[in-house]
Amino acid sequence: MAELLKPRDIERLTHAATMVRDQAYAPHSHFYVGAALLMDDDVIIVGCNVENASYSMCLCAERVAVASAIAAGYRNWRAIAVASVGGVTPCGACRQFLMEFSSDLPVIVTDVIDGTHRVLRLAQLLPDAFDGSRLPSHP
Ligand SMILES: O=c1ccn([C@H]2C[C@H](O)[C@@H](CO)O2)c(=O)[nH]1
Ligand SMILES: [Zn+2]
Repeated sequence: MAELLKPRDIERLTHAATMVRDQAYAPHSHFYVGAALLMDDDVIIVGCNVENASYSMCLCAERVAVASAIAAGYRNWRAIAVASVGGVTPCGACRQFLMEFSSDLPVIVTDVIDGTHRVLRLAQLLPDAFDGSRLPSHP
């Protein structure tokens, strides 16, 4: 993931994450999150959190975006943006889910209140990660 993210990429991605946040289904927590993935071909795929009365079934925005990207035929993306009040970083489960596809993805977290963002790295958020290379069947 040596490729540099251009300011324009960051702007497009944070905008998409902020827009899709409006679609979040979060009647239980009232914590609305949007996520957006930037593909190698510059297409953006989005996701929002989807909650359930059975709380443990709640889906985070990041994992919805990844599942949507996979369903659209993508395997590689250049960055993810996550938009929320306070600019939270992805939860542990989402860090692991993202690690399946890219070990050092740029993670842009944006605070929808003041519009500021931070650019982090997945390897920084999930150091010493477990991945498929540890499995005996790995090529
Ligand atoms: O990075 C995060 C953190 C939380 N949530 C969602 C899960 C749940 O619906 C709500 C409260 O945890 O926010 C996300 O989608 N992404
Ligand atoms: Zn999560």
